[in-house]
Amino acid sequence: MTFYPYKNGRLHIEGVSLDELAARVGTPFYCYSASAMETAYTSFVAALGDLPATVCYALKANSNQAVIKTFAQLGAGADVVSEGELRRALAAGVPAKKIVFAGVGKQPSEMATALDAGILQFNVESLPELEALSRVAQEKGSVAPVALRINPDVDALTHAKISTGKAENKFGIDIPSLRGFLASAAELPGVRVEGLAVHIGSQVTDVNPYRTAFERLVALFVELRDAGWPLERLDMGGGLGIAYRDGAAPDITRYAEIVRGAVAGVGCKLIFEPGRFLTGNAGLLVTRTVYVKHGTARRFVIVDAAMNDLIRPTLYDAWHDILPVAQFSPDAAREPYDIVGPICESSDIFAEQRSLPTVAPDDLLAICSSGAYGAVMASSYNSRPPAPEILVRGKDYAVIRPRMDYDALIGQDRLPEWLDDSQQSSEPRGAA
Ligand SMILES: Cc1ncc(COP(=O)(O)O)c(C=O)c1O
Ligand SMILES: N[C@@H](CCCC[NH3+])C(=O)O
Repeated sequence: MTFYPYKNGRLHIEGVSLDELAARVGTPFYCYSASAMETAYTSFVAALGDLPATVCYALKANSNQAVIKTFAQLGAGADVVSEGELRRALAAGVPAKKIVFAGVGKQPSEMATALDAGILQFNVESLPELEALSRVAQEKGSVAPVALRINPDVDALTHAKISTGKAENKFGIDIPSLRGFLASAAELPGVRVEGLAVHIGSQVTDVNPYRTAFERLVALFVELRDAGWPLERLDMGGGLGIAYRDGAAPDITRYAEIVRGAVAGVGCKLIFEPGRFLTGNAGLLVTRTVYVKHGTARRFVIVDAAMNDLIRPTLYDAWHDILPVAQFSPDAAREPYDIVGPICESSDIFAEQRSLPTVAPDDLLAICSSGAYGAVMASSYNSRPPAPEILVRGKDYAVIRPRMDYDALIGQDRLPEWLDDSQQSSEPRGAA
């Protein structure tokens, strides 16, 4: 099933033409297919079958309220990494008892907010963090539920910048340190270790590293539980990748088989934290061609979206398919183009030497697979208001984040008194 059909010669998202959306909000804009998200979620849940699992959507992939609520209504919990994400999850109606709080740098104030909310668990990654959590909980007269995130020292075979399970990464507790760690945890009155967690990285397309990581996780779980620790839950993390281009999609069924094999006979509750898998291929960034520039070495398509809107190609040399909104014949003549934004950096580039049917000024292009780590990583660099977001469902659509206007953008700044003309007295400074 495609969520992005060409109809009447123009690209649509579900039943809505991208031209109509462009006319409504201008370009560039993000649009998401609610059906694509729902389908990804239900296929993830279906693959897990009868495993006793809670799927905690990783908000960092796309934390728009409408997106979170779409998953919450399907029964999802949330994986959050900051107080901001925690508040977003609660605001979208995710029950606190389905929220896990991950991340290496939780601050006491964030811990306090999460404790007050009554979340399911804190995924703790270091002894100082555990001590801080214990102090915060003790002050409140409560006990914080904890899962210890281990670092399994497994190569997730993904981009180095999004790999999290190797010993040299900042994440998790090294397995050899875990027993000593638990001895310290036993002395802390404000925490109760109820589970173990792992997360080896993002955009994982070869599922084999999961097997190694899960086997190490489960072996520890069983050993510690046998030693008397009252462990109840295993958090298997997220990271399952998507196809950014043909053929690179991981097999969700094989992933689930690996999980099933690893936890067979263990008898504990499971948590999963998928992000990109649920939203990545549900989104497009739609942009308009401003100019086509013929250089001596390259032909540049200069579009009105930029690295401030979607930074993945700049940051990770990531590939995103680019589709012309005007339907084209498979035999159409093609040319190699560099698709670039207007920002004053040579790294402001979406695709290099991309073979596309002839592109002309004003043409709309859709940058695919932009539903995860797109809008959430946007900035206003070069004083560009970040692109608005639209959620589409069938023939309906709604603007779920409007474009920020320039007054709001500039209005974020404050002038110090000595620069503020409206506050300066007519008396010269220091006058008697
Ligand atoms: C702890 C944790 N859980 C879940 C995720 C979600 O990852 P992904 O979007 O790759 O599924 C991440 C990010 O990689 C993460 O750091
Ligand atoms: N920002 C990364 C994913 C990071 C995942 C964070 N745990 C990306 O765009 O691929």
